[in-house]
Amino acid sequence: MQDQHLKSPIISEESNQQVERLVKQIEHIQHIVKSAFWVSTEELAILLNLENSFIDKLKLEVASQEQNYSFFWRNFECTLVERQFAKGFWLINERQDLLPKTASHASLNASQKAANVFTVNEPQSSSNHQGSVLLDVSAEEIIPSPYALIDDFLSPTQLSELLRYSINKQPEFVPTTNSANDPNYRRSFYLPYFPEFSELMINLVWKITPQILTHLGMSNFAIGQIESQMTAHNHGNYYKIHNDSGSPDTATRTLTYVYYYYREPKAFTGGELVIYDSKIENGFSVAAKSHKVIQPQNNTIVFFPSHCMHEVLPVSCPSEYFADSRFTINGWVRHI
Ligand SMILES: O=C(O)CCC(=O)C(=O)O
Ligand SMILES: [Fe+2]
Repeated sequence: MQDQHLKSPIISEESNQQVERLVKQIEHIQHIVKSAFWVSTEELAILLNLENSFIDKLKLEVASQEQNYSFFWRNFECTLVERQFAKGFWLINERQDLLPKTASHASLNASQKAANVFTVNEPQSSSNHQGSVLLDVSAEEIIPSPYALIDDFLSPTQLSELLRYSINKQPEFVPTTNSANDPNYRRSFYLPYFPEFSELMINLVWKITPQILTHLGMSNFAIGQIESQMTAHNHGNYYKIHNDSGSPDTATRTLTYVYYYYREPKAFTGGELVIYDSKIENGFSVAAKSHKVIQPQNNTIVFFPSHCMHEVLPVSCPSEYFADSRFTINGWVRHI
């Protein structure tokens, strides 16, 4: 009996350190969970100490454009919530199936707040439905899409020369295509090569971009390239809902611009640009019902973040004359 005493289990120094490391790692992860901060694939790999083969699998998921990808790591769920700047961003939550409902709800709200990076003072809201839509979805948080409008963008001489040039180039306009490869997704015509005016527009956009980014509440970035195309929308033309940065070759598009011009008196109706707000659904940023409607005003340019969902409503142009089209020079400011 005397000899009987409880021996403390032998824990090696190494296992002790291993557990300490794990506790530290959990603390770091919980900190990120609480802040609802999005982490990149590389940061996630460091945080969870992932193996190279698994990191490669995650990178493939990011490149695949498939929606709704998530995986579990112990008690945590990691969800791919955004693809920006050709990178994947992940949101870490505690596993909902292991938590009381209130806790998971709280972390979802926090994540929605973190996603609110593009919420800014808008120049004006022309949405007539926004109030009632917001009431409909009171449980969700809407992330407003910012935009910036500038009137009288070109001088009257530049505008009339541009209009004459565009009308003369009618034989070189070709039907547009789109990455969805659905012929019914987009109907319009475009002119890919118009050096006389693309250079002018790109220079103007280049100069004004820093101011626009400030106005939109977007972070400044190093400009890699500015693209431009000339488009014409005539009778029955439209462009259904899309964003401009959703595929690997467009992922670096950050700021979209659209400059509108047409022959006066205006011979078409419709062709409004609708920019949808966003909301987080199952951890993904998707189009909300609320939106702003931008009228394609002559000699006006609009800017908005390229990731925002938008569409061009059908144009009615009874004359069907090419010269009466809704013309644009539009394009994208890409980051490096
Ligand atoms: O013409 C417009 O108003 C927008 C065009 C557009 O969304 C695009 O070309 O990606
Ligand atoms: Fe677009």
